[in-house]
Amino acid sequence: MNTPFSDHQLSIVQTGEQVNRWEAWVKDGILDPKLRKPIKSSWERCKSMGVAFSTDAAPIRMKRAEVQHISSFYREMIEVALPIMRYVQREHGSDQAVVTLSDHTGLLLQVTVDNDDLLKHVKHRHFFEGADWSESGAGTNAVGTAVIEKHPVRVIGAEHYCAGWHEWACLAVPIFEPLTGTLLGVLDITSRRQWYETHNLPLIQWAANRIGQDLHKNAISDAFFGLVQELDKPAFLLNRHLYVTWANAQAMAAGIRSGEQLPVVDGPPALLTGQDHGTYVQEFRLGEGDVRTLLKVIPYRLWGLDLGVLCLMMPTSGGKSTAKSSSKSKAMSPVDWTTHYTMDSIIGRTPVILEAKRLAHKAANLLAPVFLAGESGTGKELFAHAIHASGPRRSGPFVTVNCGTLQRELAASELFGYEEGAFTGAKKHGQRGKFLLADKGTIFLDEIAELPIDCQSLLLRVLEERRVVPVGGTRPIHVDVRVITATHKNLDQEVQSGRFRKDLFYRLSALWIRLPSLRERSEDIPLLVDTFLRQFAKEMGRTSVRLSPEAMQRLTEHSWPGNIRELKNVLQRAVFLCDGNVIEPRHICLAGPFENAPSVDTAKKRRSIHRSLVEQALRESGGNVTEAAQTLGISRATMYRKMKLFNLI
Ligand SMILES: Nc1ncnc2c1ncn2[C@@H]1O[C@H](COP(=O)(O)OP(=O)(O)OP(=O)(O)O)[C@@H](O)[C@H]1O
Repeated sequence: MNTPFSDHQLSIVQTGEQVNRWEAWVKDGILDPKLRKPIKSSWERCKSMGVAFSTDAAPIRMKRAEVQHISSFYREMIEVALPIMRYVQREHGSDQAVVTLSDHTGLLLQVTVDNDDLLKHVKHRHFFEGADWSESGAGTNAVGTAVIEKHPVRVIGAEHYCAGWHEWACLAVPIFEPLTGTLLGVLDITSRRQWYETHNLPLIQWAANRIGQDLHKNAISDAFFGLVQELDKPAFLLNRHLYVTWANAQAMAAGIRSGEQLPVVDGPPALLTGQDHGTYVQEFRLGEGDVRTLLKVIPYRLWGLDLGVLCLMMPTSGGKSTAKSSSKSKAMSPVDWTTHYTMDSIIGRTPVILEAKRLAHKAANLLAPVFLAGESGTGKELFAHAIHASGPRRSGPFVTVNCGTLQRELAASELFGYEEGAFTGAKKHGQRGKFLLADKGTIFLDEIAELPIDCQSLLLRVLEERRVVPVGGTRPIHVDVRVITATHKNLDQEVQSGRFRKDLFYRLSALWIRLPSLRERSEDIPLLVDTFLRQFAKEMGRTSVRLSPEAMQRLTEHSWPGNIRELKNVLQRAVFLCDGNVIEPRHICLAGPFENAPSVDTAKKRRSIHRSLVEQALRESGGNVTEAAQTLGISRATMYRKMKLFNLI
């Protein structure tokens, strides 16, 4: 098999030989020909960068808190990666490994570790968020070297350039954006040198791919999908090599094929030369003949990286349009203007949720804007529906807008509408914006922190004057709308950093309600479980399903970063997996539906490697537990736990 390590003799872990090679390099500058190629090249690079051999702690590039707040890319990446990292940790089956995520430069963004002993040791080496594990910061190491090599890298013991990491072994796999192959970050597993055999390349490779794909999926759906649905046009995404990587139903009906290269008729299309927003005439071959069409091009630019272009096919005036007319988009359907939930839909008996409910009841009868703050999945949208449904406007429309999916250029026209001819591609008679659609009812502006800054001043004016002026128009139109906003972000901080207008913040947050996380109200878990289980059992045609006490314990011990949404998903899957009436811990998948996960066989194999390592250490120490624990670099208590686990005592 052609693995990235095919040139690597695993017996290289013979430390003596490794150390000799390292010393020859350090003292005499001699590169042993037996050194693996990536290590050799990396040592040469480190030398030219002047990295010190004696380094024993990586430089700190950023404070821990800064890392999580620095950019939305990091936040999104961490949110996507964290459950996958936890899954890797569990599948790895030992508490002797640290799993890390770093960005495309080797800056550590997230570290997961289950063992306090180990945590203490890695912290000592600055193996924590904000530390710089690039080659220039920490010499040859799997993270930094994978950033350069752009393929999986394993570094064991004295293959590390700096003496400080000679006790350690690490395996890192790059995370790529799947459309363009752009390097987004690196996933790594690190443990003491003795445990290197437990590092499972297929598992880490699967996890890194999964992170890349999930990031891509989120980006597509968040940045484009909502917009494209609402525009009701054929739309497709092209990578830099003209391959169609995604197409909506209208585009497919017009002959665009996902996965195929766009058959351009006349030379390189303007859309690849012009990376800016714009509308270009483009000719390409679709079905029976050549088609000339207007393409509106929006760069696919995420996290500061240029990844490709989104193309919207516009009807040409007078000429043949390739766009097939389709029914009104789902978002415009009146069905979506009604509320789906009431106050009774809000489940919970703990004081924190009862207080939030009490405030929501009070706010329902007032006209002032309501601001809902809370982590993702805590029920902000549910509360918004319930506030509308309990107030005097309940028979009026309820219109939801996710500000995170608004395209900056189109945000104002989406919210406030536009007049005929306001911009190229505008509908003949203009369009009413969401505010006018919500007249006499409620508008729910979700993810308000994402509202483009230039739209914030327009919104402030609408709130103050209760009138909207559509884009391209001059005549103000009176609107009578109740505004509810929500965000999972710290809006205070957004104001301080200048991303959100202070005056708008004050205007929106007169009646603010904080929704508690599920962690703060874990006593509600049994009640929520009971309700959701009944719901899912009914949906899946089952009589009754309940949780075993052990399964319930797993749920109450979990920290629920995804809050109630996560709990619902976990229970839905548990009902699906469980064939009988009792859900056991094995039916509870807290890491999510990672169906491509490595098989049980792999887990068994790793367990047997662990067992043999423990046995070997005990044999070599003549049964001396303290000595065996030292050899493995673990504490005596951990050693006893492992001996018990493997029936060795
Ligand atoms: N108190 C609750 N009782 C019953 N169901 C709830 C409760 N809170 C949330 N849910 C359910 O959890 C899921 C997530 O809720 P919702 O979409 O309202 O969260 P959110 O805070 O708006 O999330 P996000 O910030 O990610 O948009 C929904 O299915 C909702 O019905």
